[in-house]
Amino acid sequence: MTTSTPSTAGSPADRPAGGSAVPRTLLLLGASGDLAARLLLPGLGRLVASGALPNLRLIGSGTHAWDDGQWRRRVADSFATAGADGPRETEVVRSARYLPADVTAEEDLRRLLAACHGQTVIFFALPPAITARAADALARIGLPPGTRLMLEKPFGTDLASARSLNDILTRLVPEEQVHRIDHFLGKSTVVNIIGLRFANRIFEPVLNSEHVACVDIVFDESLGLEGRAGYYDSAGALVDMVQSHLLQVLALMAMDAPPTLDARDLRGRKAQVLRATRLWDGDPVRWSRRARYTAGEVDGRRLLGYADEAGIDATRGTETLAELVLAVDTWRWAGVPFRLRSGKALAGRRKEAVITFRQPPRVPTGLTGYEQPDRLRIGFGPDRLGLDVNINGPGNPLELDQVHLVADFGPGELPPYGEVLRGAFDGDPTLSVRGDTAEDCWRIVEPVLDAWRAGKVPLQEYPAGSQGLNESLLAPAPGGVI
Ligand SMILES: NC(=O)C1=CN([C@@H]2O[C@H](COP(=O)(O)OP(=O)(O)OC[C@H]3O[C@@H](n4cnc5c(N)ncnc54)[C@H](OP(=O)(O)O)[C@@H]3O)[C@@H](O)[C@H]2O)C=CC1
Ligand SMILES: O=C1O[C@H](COP(=O)(O)O)[C@@H](O)[C@H](O)[C@H]1O
Repeated sequence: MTTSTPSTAGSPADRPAGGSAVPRTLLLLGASGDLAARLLLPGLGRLVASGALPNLRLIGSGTHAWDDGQWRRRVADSFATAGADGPRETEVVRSARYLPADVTAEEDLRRLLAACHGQTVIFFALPPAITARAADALARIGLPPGTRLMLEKPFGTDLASARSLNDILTRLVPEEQVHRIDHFLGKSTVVNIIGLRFANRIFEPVLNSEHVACVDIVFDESLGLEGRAGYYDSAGALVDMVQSHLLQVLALMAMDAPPTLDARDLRGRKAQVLRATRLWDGDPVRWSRRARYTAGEVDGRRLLGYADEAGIDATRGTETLAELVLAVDTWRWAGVPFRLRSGKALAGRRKEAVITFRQPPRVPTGLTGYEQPDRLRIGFGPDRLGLDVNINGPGNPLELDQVHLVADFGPGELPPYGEVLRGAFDGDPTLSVRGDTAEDCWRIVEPVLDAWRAGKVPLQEYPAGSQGLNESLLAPAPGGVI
């Protein structure tokens, strides 16, 4: 996202008198993981291709006993998936190094830090419990001044651990050097929602409890576990997707207009709305659901049942689909349910936020056929605006029909990880999650996690490749509002 903060990465001010750019290092912890290969390195490749990171040294680290050659091939392959194979990217691949390390061990961390030069950014692409232990070890040995930290979601493993991680980080570097990453904030969705809501007078006046019946934020994926047992089995869909990404989308959908798009204003607005968010009726048993997939076929691929995947401890009862209903206790949204749902191994790839409007106060007698409420849809892939609206039908004008108006949003300049990496190298935290907000997101979901752990909400099942659970928690909606 381009913010009002000017970019300095690769700018003339960044170059010493001789003309060559200052050295910078990206130290990638968790280099052998799924995130690194599938999303992070392709995003980095595109950022490098844009010319924003001259003189970059990429150091990968993980417990795998790879050598530099294996790492370079991994980087080149990932860059290639994003079409990043020009001379700048080739130079980064050529100079890339791989250092095997246990990032929870002080000695290993010292060795990694000694290999970094210039402006250093450390990316923790690790399971959250390992990130906490690595941060703790770093706090004991200290960091070179100016080091910036990028920490993946989930931030901690619960509210208490998020607080303690924030405390450790405070001892490590100033808050403005901490980038809590939620790559959904690097999607063009952020600017799309802000532009749609605040750059015209059409929608914003009706986005409140007087006109809106409910809001759905849904992110259904066809992907299954994809070999990520080590991380996913201790996270599950609620922590992996809802506690982080979908709450960020909720904040953007429900916040008041920020005066500017700079970090202080935007993050302040989001923080305000999340502070006012809580579970509907405070009742996790009624307003949450969980399920996991059994064997099936998705997009022609045969998937094992989640519980039978390698590395999964079926007795943990980890869910691959989570759904819950939240209330946003503000003047604007009081009484409007926000339903959040995300699931894996599903047939339908529904990825959208949908605002469902109340019925008109009265449809004039003589007009017939009002069946569906009006809806505003914001798609997150494809990035698309949709408006389902009741108007006179094409035949008999007294018979109503719902038309579906669609407009495509522009694609972002960079993929999400390119955007969030740019933010960290620029020292611009606009797209990162503030420390207090990270804690609030845990506070919101914790009653649900507690109820699930106590076995108060049954773990249901759905076949991979199906639509998931039938119906929705909002059918009928709380208070019968739809
Ligand atoms: N995958 C995705 O689509 C996304 C993931 N994320 C986040 O990224 C993080 C990592 O997820 P993901 O990549 O999927 O998980 P993986 O399980 O695929 O990878 C975890 C990585 O952590 C490394 N690791 C674990 N323990 C240590 C240790 N003690 N010392 C050094 N390295 C260690 C592993 O190295 P080794 O294998 O060598 O042991 C591996 O490279 C999670 O927080 C997740 O939420 C965020 C957005 C998207
Ligand atoms: O953070 C995560 O996000 C991905 C989905 O993000 P996308 O940008 O690839 O659509 C999800 O698959 C993964 O489980 C989760 O950790």
